[in-house]
Amino acid sequence: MNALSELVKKSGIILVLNAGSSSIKFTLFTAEATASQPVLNLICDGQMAGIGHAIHFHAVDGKHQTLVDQHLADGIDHDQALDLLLQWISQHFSENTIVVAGHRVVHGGDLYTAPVVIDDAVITQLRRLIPLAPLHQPHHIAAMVALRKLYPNLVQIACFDTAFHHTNSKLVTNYAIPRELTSEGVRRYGFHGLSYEYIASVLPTVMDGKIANGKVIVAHLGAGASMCAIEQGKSVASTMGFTALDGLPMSRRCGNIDPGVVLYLMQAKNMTADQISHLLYNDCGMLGVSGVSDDMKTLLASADPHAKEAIDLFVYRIARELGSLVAALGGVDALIFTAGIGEHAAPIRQKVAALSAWLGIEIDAETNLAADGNEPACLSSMEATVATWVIPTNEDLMIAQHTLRLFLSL
Ligand SMILES: Nc1ncnc2c1ncn2[C@@H]1O[C@H](COP(=O)(O)OP(=O)(O)O)[C@@H](O)[C@H]1O
Ligand SMILES: CC(=O)OP(=O)(O)O
Ligand SMILES: [Mg+2]
Repeated sequence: MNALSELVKKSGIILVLNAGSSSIKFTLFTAEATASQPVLNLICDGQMAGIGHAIHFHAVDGKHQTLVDQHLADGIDHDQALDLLLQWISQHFSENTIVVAGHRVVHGGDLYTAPVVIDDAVITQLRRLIPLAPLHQPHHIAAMVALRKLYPNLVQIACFDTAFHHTNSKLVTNYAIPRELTSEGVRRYGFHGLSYEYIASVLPTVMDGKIANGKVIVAHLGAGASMCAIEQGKSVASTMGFTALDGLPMSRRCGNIDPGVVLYLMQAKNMTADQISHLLYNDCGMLGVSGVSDDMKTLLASADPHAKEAIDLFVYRIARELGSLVAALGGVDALIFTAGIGEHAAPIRQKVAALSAWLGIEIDAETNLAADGNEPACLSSMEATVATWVIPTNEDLMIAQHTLRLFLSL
């Protein structure tokens, strides 16, 4: 019996984990064998949010019916949260067995340009990258280690945010620094690659093939935010660099900043590396500028002028980066909005379009307001020369597909 039929027979679960600084997002899929290729069925989608404070454990099934909606006791840490989650999965899905786990891993460095099976050597390499992704990498590794403790024989697979950008040319990834630093890996990598890869994979199914294969710019606007220039389905350039601090200002991250600011913080303010890291990753972005919130929905509803200033800065930087990515592509056929803000915040899409009218971008105000981000929608007006769309992303499905493909090839 081959691996797929065994997986189907056992009603095997593919567990997808996206462990972040304050949440563990998870999805469960089963696989169905068809004549052409295996089909993945989502059976559960949930998260443990608010880790470190009061955890909210929420999950729905494939038909969006609530399976659990529970506030857990204070003080539960990441490992305990994962233990509770796995216990819940084994109780709730007692007919199924977890046969493989796929992890989102933010930084793959120079080593990983495709998904890999996680072993001791991989974990050692991923640990080396912790300073380059302090908000994400420690939690990914903690989840891998905890899962191994519970299921020593479970195959675990790492899928990287950086991998999709390995098609970027040297011209794009190089910084103007001494060659020795470049050769030790100090270069632009780019992130949110699983999201961009998913969007690239669905483009031909939602829009005209010529546009889908043309020059496309995707704005992934979530708590972390970046933009990517894609041509013929491949990443050409993106706004993030060596780390996920670069590019757009984010919910709590500063985005692009003059390195002279970091020197100033060290030399004039006597701040340590840890203090600066904390400042740039946690106290900047929308939260730092607004002093109100890191959450775009809250900022849009706020009457505080500093909230408006933060939103204006976010939109202005998106429009500036859009111009830069158009230059990288030598033109633009389509602009796609995705992730939490891109999918749901119509006013942000409208403001970005208004600043980008010079490119031939124009969206229909009513269509934009009506688009709820739950399915792809074309927003451009009749006069627009660039197609503007909102397309919901699905990083977890991408991880499940990679995980299943690699698992079946073992
Ligand atoms: N209806 C909405 N209007 C405005 N912003 C929204 C809306 N829904 C979600 N968001 C924003 O999306 C952001 C979270 O995006 P998401 O992609 O879920 O983040 P993460 O990177 O944690 O996955 C938050 O700033 C949130 O306020
Ligand atoms: C890479 C990154 O910024 O990820 P997230 O949006 O999940 O914070
Ligand atoms: Mg995200």
